Amino acid sequence: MAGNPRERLAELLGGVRPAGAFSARLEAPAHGLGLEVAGVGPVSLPLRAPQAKKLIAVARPALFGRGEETLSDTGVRDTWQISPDQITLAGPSWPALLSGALEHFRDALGLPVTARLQAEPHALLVYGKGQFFLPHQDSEKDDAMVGTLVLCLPSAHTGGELVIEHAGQRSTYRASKTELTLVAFYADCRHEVTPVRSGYRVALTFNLLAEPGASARDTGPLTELAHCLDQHFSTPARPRYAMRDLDPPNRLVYLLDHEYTQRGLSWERLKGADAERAALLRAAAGQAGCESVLALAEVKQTWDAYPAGDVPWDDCYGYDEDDEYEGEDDSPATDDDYVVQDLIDDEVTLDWWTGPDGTGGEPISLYVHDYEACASTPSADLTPYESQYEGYMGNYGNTLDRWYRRAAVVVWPRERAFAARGEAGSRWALEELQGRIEQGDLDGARTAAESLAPFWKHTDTQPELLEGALHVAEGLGVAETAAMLLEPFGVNALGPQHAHGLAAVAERYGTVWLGQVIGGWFGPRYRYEAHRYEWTERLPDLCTVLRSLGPARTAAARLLSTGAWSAVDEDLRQCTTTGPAEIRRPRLEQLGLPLQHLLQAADQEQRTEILAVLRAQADTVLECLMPMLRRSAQALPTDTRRAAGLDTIARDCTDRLRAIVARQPRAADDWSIAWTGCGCDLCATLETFLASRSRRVLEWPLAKDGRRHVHTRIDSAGLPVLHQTRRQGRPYTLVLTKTEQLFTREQTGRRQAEADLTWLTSTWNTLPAGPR
Ligand SMILES: O=C(O)CCC(=O)C(=O)O
Ligand SMILES: [Fe+2]
Repeated sequence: MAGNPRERLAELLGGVRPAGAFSARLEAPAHGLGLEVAGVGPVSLPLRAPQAKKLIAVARPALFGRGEETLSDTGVRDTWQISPDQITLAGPSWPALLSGALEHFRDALGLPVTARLQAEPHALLVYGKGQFFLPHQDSEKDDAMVGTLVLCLPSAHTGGELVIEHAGQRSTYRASKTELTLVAFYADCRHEVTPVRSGYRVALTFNLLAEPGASARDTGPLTELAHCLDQHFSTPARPRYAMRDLDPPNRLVYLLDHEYTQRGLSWERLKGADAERAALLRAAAGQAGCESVLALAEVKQTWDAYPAGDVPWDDCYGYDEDDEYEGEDDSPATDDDYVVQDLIDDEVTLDWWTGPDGTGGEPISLYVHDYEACASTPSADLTPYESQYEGYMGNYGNTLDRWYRRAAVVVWPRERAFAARGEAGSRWALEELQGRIEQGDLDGARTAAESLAPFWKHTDTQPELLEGALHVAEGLGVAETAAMLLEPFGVNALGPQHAHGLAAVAERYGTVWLGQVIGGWFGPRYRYEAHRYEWTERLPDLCTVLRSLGPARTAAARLLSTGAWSAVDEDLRQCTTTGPAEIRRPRLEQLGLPLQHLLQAADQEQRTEILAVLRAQADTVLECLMPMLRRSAQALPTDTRRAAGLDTIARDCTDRLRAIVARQPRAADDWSIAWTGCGCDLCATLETFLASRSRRVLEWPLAKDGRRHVHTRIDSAGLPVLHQTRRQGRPYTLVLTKTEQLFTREQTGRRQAEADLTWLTSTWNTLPAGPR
């Protein structure tokens, strides 16, 4: 038997039988029940109007529970109620009828055969013409309560249908006029009684209990499962490789066996064994005071493996003759071609889950810890949708990675629902906070928001949530919590639609606070972002709207454009000084677009500053500026170009190009190369050789480390120097030879400069250089 509650739960669910329904119906003969009501006497069935009236005479208007309160509101519920102490259920065949019915419902609802259900009388309800009960969910008055049983007495009426809903599915039950009609349903189902149009509807209601206090063998898995959940959520978590325990987990993720699409994922469309396992876990969750949703999981397992036919560690003994036959079979490798040994790593992530009511869904991003996950079927018994073998180049030696898609039931204690959802970067969490703020429950919203603090900054937030997050941050009114809420977002998420949100938080918490938030968005994470400049396309519009909103917002625009500029500036400095042209050119060309967006977004003062920095850069900056000018000449109207300072850049480039064209061409016998090294002795020798007008070749006896240093220096500067090692003598000799490229590069550069100049003067109509 499994050791921890999580594994025990998976084991229990693994043994379950085929699926049950969420509600079920049964008819029984009217003479099966002998009913007596205090003040009325024996009730004869089928029931007739005079007796219904007598029942009403001893009844009182029914109440209903809302939270802690019990209310009377005929807008919600309009029916007469007789309490259980006024009722006697008797008759010779009643006990057998009831126990037979309970067995029937146990099976029909998919409860285990070992479960023993009990029906505890709750009320006798009489619905006259026009009376009804709006959709609601019964409060679970008892820990053992799993559902409700309704017994309708035979009585002629129209309307008064019992409609039961579960995960988007509904069943409608009409009572028989002549027989007893019994309907049972799970406690988490919403249900209603539609208005009675004629006659009387009389129903006895019972709480359905899975017998409390009985051992697991007697009650079947439901109580045992609920017990496992209780334990799971109250026992400190123990990660697989950790030394120390953590707080009890906030969730349990039970992996199902099948794959589903986002749209196909719903409680009532689960396949095969998934259906009953999920229903059972859901019922147990309800019993344990937990909520459950369905999710889509991606599982990645890494196995220690070696190719079939290989003896592991074969390579220690060198190659044997068989190796010659390798590669002759060129059919693609399949999973069967490997011998799988130990499981090294098992990662589960969730990327979608259904709404709290079981319908709809939302994208999420949640890493599931090993101490939160379990399954009745190990992933290894399923078919991976992809596998990949990696030889000993991989992280762990020879490994086989396998990927699986599985659905999952995710369970969390009701009182921790907010954090459990929030950790997945759920829109729902933000909406919940917004809802509390709007209802005036500011304290509740603050407490809930603060409960996100331990993990929120690590959540993988969807950019679409930023607007809502800004809204909530503003509403909370606590600077620190508001900053925490905005932290996981980044500038990449920003667009003009955020101007008002940014303006509102700037107004509420001040510019210094906003500076810190935006500073964080430009932090180390931003530096390694793959498409870090895409968002700058939206920056000009965002800044325009911000500035139109007032001075505090102008500061916000400033913060954004300053952050963007410092990133672009850093990249420009690095790229313009990169030696090898084939690396430098494409990078500089790519920086042109963000630079243009930035110039469009900047205010006058900042633009002047940027132009000055560009002017001070090496001539290689032309490789960024010329493509930018060429593109913007096509893409932007004249006014926009002028306003963004592109005319000035065009003029600056003209100056630069003229200077290049005017330079004396290199003399045919001038082999000098200007270069400075790192200051070490080797670099000093190299520098002297490079600077010499006449020397083309240097033969340099040099040990390995020294050679390596010189190779690297020459390559990283992209110098027109051939560097080869002559492997003779000790140490070997490094032979450096200046190449013709020294001349051809200059010629190409000059021709390019001439062409650029011609284009600029014809297209941009640039004025001759003069005072600016
Ligand atoms: O009248 C019925 O059939 C159901 C009544 C009910 O839903 C309740 O008492 O909670
Ligand atoms: Fe109810």
